[in-house]
Amino acid sequence: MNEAVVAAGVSKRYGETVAVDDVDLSVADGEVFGLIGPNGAGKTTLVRALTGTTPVDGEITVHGEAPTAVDADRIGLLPQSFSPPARLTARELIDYYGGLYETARDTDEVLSAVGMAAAADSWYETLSGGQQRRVCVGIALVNDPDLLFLDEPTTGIDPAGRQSLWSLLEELADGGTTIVLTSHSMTEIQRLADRVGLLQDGRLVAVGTPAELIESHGGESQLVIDTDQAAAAVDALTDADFAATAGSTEVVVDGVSPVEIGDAVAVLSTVGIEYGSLAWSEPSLEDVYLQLTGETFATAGNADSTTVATPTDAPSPTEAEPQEGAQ
Ligand SMILES: Nc1ncnc2c1ncn2[C@@H]1O[C@H](COP(=O)(O)OP(=O)(O)OP(=O)(O)O)[C@@H](O)[C@H]1O
Repeated sequence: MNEAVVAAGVSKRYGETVAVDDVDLSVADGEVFGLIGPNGAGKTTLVRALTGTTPVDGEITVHGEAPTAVDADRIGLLPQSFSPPARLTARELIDYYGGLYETARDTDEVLSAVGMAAAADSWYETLSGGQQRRVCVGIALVNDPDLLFLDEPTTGIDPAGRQSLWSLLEELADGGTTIVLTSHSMTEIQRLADRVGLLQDGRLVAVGTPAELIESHGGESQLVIDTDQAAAAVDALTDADFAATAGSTEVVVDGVSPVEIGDAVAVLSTVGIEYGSLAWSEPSLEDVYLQLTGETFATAGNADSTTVATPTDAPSPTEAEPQEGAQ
């Protein structure tokens, strides 16, 4: 497969700050590549480097050429911050930016694709932040680029709007558009990206498919069982060869597959230990991110967890089944 983007030894300094540090990266034609990393990790700077909007050290080719030499018609770029003229309507803006290219998509089609058909005739400045972002996404798409760079495309867009934008990006990807996007939403990246690169302090510290990264760095699935008898529960589960550790009011059982959940709770029932809710979670990209960046947050590890059963007086624990798809 041809490479749409190749970066070799790319670095960018701002004075003493090393924003991007010796990054090697390639993105194949038709691939969706997600860039993740903490604030200040260098994502925007790398996107700017790849699009030729900031000079850098190292080598970058886009479709085999220097980024600055690539025909504008072939690249779409949604910068992280973009403020089009405020007293133009959404329709006028799409029309205007479309007119800057040799060929452009139909304005109404773009407005509808980004969910702005109904508010097409409102001034940009009167739109909500999320609606403004949708218009900006529309502007990035207007030249029907075969390589699309999106720097935090869904920031400020509501959940329904995000879902429809994800569907739109999936359609574009299915149609062969190469997409490089940055995001702080691991759900977004996990859903859209074929491969993910994690930047930290300017360095690309991990690259792989979401599944590969989760396999290597995501840790194990966990079953968390609420119980006031945590110590006794750990003893019983350990005797039954489960890897259990006690918290103050819960037991965490590592490495439990969905089909083993019933076995684990049956152990507790057998020895008469009462338990409350069960939550089973499988590792996600969020766990990879937290593991590799060393960051934490209050709900670490629970991002994709699913409560699977209620108190002891509810249906038999062995009937508890994990549910897929919780986000
Ligand atoms: N124009 C600039 N002048 C000076 N320093 C800059 C400039 N642009 C970025 N930096 C610095 O480079 C580093 C990387 O910034 P960058 O915006 O690329 O990070 P990011 O990963 O996109 O962050 P965020 O997630 O907050 O958008 C930061 O330390 C930032 O302060």
